Amino acid sequence: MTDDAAPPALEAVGLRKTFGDLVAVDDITVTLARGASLAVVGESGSGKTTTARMIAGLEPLTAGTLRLDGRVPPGRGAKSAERRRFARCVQMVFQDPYASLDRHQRVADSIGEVLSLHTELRGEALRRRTAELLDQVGLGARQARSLPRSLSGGQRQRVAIARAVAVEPRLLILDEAVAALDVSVQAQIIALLREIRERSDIAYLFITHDLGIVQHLCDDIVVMHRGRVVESGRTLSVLDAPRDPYTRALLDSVPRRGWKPSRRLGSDTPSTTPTPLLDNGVTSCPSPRP
Ligand SMILES: Nc1ncnc2c1ncn2[C@@H]1O[C@H](COP(=O)(O)OP(=O)(O)OP(=O)(O)O)[C@@H](O)[C@H]1O
Repeated sequence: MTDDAAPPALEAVGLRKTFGDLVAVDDITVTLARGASLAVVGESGSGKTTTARMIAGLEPLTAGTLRLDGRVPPGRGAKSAERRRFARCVQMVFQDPYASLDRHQRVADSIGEVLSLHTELRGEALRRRTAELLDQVGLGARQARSLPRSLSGGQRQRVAIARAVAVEPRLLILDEAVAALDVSVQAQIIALLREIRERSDIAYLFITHDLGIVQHLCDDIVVMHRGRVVESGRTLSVLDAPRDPYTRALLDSVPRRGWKPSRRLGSDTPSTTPTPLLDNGVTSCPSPRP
């Protein structure tokens, strides 16, 4: 369910990040409507994670502006209540959930902690909501009592997703969130993410180097190369008929039936940078189709 009058989940304009002389991200402009889903793809070092970290407030911007749910993120000197409010807008799930979960905290306590930080729920209501969230991600009472070390990689990622979804964010950033999982577990997590999207209006920013999985989750796609967007559009159109040579090379490197690794991506891969989808240079993700 989306509200057309509502502000976009994300408006990022001219994002730039430099590390010394290195330009890691250069002039990225992205708009994501509520409930939209955008894949950000590109080879290692193309600037995907840096872009995601800037949007999540984990990395200061060198230049550019950000709005999440219509609001400018709080600055460095902001009060903790203001920072918490912002944290409710955007949540991030990483490749290695083990690193982001407290290994001494049982799963239910880990979800309960997030709920008590960001909501008014306490006592029995908090326990009920915790069980509900775990149930939504396919985990039961046994896993609720477990420590992260006794869960599988897929189960740990489910806990990380439950923690992120617990605060009902406007934007969920998934940074290589299924990259470390077996193919069958990847498929289960992607199915879970689709389910969550269908019953909420959380927008997804799905960061991946794997072009083989984006069509299962994302309506739109941007392709990054050396910190810039080189191509963007509806996922199926871009995958079907890529216009940029770099996107074509990236697609050629995806293993599929009959695939031969005849082309390797290299720094000499040509690119017509940038080729935005819209005339105004904005990569815009509309609301999902009803
Ligand atoms: N904290 C940092 N200090 C210096 N350079 C950095 C820092 N973080 C990222 N970089 C550099 O910025 C560039 C973009 O890195 P980034 O991690 O955003 O790429 P990526 O596309 O996410 O790659 P990967 O898929 O390997 O994570 C790289 O050249 C990287 O070495």
